[in-house]
Amino acid sequence: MNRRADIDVRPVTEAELPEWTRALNTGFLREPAVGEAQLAARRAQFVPGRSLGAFDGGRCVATLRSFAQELTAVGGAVVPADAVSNVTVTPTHRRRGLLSRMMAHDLAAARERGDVVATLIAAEYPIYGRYGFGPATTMAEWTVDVPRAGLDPRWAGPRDGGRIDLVDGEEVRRLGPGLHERLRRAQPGAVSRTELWWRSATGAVRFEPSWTEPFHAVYRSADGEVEGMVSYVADDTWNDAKQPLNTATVKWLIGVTPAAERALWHYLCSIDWIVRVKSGGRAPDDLLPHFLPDPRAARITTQADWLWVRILDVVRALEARTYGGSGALVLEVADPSPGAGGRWLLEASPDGASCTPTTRGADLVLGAGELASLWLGDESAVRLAALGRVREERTGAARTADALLRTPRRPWCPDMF
Ligand SMILES: CC(=O)SCCNC(=O)CCNC(=O)[C@H](O)C(C)(C)COP(=O)(O)OP(=O)(O)OC[C@H]1O[C@@H](n2cnc3c(N)ncnc32)[C@H](O)[C@@H]1OP(=O)(O)O
Repeated sequence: MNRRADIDVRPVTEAELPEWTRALNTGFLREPAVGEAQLAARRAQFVPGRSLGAFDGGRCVATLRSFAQELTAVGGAVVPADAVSNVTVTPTHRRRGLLSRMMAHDLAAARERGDVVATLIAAEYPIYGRYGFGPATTMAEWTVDVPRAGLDPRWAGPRDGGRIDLVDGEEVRRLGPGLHERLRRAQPGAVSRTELWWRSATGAVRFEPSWTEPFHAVYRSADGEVEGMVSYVADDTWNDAKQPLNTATVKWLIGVTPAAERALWHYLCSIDWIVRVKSGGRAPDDLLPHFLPDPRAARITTQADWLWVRILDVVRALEARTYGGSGALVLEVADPSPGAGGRWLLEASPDGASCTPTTRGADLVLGAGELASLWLGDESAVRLAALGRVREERTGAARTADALLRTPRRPWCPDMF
């Protein structure tokens, strides 16, 4: 076995991208060979210093890439985030501390830059808690049994004066970014999308060798405003009696008004041959089931933690968000590495908040991961106290925390990155 000192962990150069991408494919159990289109996509994405590799001799055996992102806090302010992605360690080099070394490198650079949080979507739950990340949003995917939904089979388009049009990828790239800006500014847990995201979603760049062009539909309100968009694919399944049993699978759906969401879900459920609609990842309190006369026709078929957050700057993170009530709370945060650790006085009201280091006695004792889970409002301090993951030093402090931190609607991160 190679000793730790033999393996070099460092940022890769653009010239090393073919070798780095081969290692990435290997770690994700994809065909290792790197095609021209995939390499071009990786080149378009490359930012010097932000793609790390571990090298055993000339061979890349681990990868991690991070990029600049904005994350929407409760209340709509955005904070700069270090988005961590493309984490792999080749099976021959696992459990020798390579991920820990890459993560330490990346998080130190993020703190240095002044990022407020780091974010990621975890492949597996047990990996990232040790680095101070906590699950901060949940995703739910519904499967709609269309014939059971109770929708009017004669539906011929929105009945609110709006309209739905199919558009091509170029139109998505033209209309999508502005629409998404509206969504993410209003949606705690949402993250910014790069121009490359839109090119990839429409096939103009190809990160994967296989790509199927989706259908794209746009909803415009009665006054012509673009308020929603959906991208979906359909399969081709028929039964022995030659009846269509097709499934429409949503890749992403944005609605900035309930009317837009309603119209797009009804549209998907109205497509001839489609008997099943898979919603893609939605917020766990999404309105979808209640757009159907029979909400039980929409069943949650996948539910899991989604966006993980690591707080790098407690003061800026807690001061960036808004609070539902007024109160003060002393949080004692234990952090395995530099970032969120310390004792912090949060004084919050609906008009604003301040967070300062303090020597006052703690109300709640918690880890960095628990703070991250509470910060976006999805988790409850009362629940974490029941699990023994938050300790109350003052009776009732967990309830106070929930009254301040929790939100009427749950946070949601629409994106995979
Ligand atoms: C944001 C994203 O990109 S998510 C994608 C993550 N990548 C994958 O899932 C691809 C397949 N898996 C892998 O490539 C690797 O197993 C990785 C990246 C998950 C872990 O890499 P390694 O180099 O083996 O991790 P490393 O040796 O640094 O482990 C550090 C600690 O985490 C633990 N750990 C690492 N991976 C896992 C896991 N999947 N499940 C449970 N514990 C884990 C290790 O046991 C070790 O624990 P210890 O400190 O108590 O000894």
